[in-house]
Amino acid sequence: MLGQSWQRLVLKVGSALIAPEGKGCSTRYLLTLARFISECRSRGIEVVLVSSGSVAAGRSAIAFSHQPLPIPVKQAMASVGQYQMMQLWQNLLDCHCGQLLLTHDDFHNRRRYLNIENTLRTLLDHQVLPIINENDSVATAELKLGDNDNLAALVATAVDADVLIICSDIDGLYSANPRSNPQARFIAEVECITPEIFAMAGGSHHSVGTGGMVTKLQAAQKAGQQGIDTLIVNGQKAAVFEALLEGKAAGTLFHRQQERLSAKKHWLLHGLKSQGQIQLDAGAVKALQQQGASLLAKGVSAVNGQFDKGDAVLLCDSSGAPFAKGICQYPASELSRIKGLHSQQIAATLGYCPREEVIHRDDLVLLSAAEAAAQSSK
Ligand SMILES: Nc1ncnc2c1ncn2[C@@H]1O[C@H](COP(=O)(O)OP(=O)(O)O)[C@@H](O)[C@H]1O
Ligand SMILES: N[C@@H](CCC(=O)OP(=O)(O)O)C(=O)O
Repeated sequence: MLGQSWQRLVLKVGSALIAPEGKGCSTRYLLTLARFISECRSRGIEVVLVSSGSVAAGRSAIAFSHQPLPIPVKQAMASVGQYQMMQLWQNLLDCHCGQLLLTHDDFHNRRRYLNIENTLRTLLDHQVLPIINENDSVATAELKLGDNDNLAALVATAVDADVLIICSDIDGLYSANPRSNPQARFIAEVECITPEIFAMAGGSHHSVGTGGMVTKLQAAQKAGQQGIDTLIVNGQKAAVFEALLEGKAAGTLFHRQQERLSAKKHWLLHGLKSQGQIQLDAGAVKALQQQGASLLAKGVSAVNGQFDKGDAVLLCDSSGAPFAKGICQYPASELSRIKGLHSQQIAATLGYCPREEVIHRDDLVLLSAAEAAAQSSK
C-alpha cells in the first residue's frame, strides 16, 4: 500500500495554504497540516517541511497596493512574513523547529551543498523539524531559485527522501488548467513525465503563487531522477491527509524513475544554471549522443553567452535545439577563438592548451526531450 515503506518525506506547502486570504498567516489549513506532520513523526517517519508564503504572510504588515509589487517591497514583506510564518508553525507543532533560508548559490556551490546535507541530517537526527524557504529578503534575481517546488525537489534529493508531497490548492494534475478549462480531466498517476505531460501544465492563478503546475512537474521530474516519488495533493482537504495516513491514494502520483542519475549528473542538471550555449556541427552531435564522446573544439560551430571556465552551458544541435548540458573547460572568449580548430592548433592560437576536451564526457549529461524543454524555459 502507498506510503507504508516511507521513512523520510519532504512536505512542500504553497502560499495559498499559508495565507489563503492574502492578508497574513492563517491557521485555516495549517492546523491539519501540522497534525499530519505530528502523526508522521510519531510513526517514526522523518519530515522536512518546505514552506512558501513569506511574501503572502508579510503583505498585511506593509501597505502597498500597486501591482506588480516592486522587488524591494516583496523582499520587505518576506522579511516580516518569514518570521510570522515560523512563529505560527512553531506554535502549531509540539517539536523544535529549525529554519534554513537558502538561495540558488547554496546548491550551486558543492561545499555549501554538502553543508546543507549535513545540517539537515543533524537536525533530523535530533528530532528537530527543518523548515525551509528561499531566502527571499536577500536573494537577487540571479541568485534566486525562483520557486519552492524546485527547491523542495532539491531538498528531497539532499535528504534522500522516499517521497515529495507537494500540497497545493488543487487536487493534482489535470489534462489542462481546470480553472480555465472545465473539460479538464484529473490524472491520478504519471509513469513518465513527457513533453505531452508538460504541455498540460499552466501557470498560477493567484498573485502569491509562483510557477503553477509547470514548476510542480519540473520538481517531480527532478525528484523522479533521484528515485523519489512525488505526490501533488490538495492541502485544503483534510480527507487527503487521512487517506495518506491510511496508506490510500490521494492526488496525482508521479512514479520515480527506475534508473537513477549519479549525484554529480543530477547536480549538473539541476543545481547549476547554464550560462550560455554552444552550437555543434552534426558530426559532434552524433559523437556525443551515440558514441559517448567528449566535446572537442573541432565540433563547435558557434558560441553564445558570457560564460567562464567551469560554468555550465547548454549544447545545441545545428537548429539551435538543446540536447545536452555540460561544464565547459574554456571561457566563452577563448572558445570563440578556437571553435572549429583541431586540438593541436589550440596552443598556437591561445598560447597554451589547458585541456584537449572542451567538455569532458564525465562533465556532460544528455537531456531527454522533456528535460530539454525544461532547461530551455529556465
Ligand atoms: N494542468 C493543470 N492541472 C492542475 N492545476 C493547474 C494546471 N495548470 C495550471 N494549474 C494551476 O496551478 C495552480 C497551483 O499552482 P500555484 O498557484 O503555484 O500554487 P502553490 O502556491 O500551491 O504553489 C492551480 O491552482 C491551477 O490554477
Ligand atoms: N519563497 C516565496 C514563495 C515562492 C513560491 O514558490 O511560492 P508557491 O508557488 O506558493 O510555492 C515565499 O515564501 O513567498
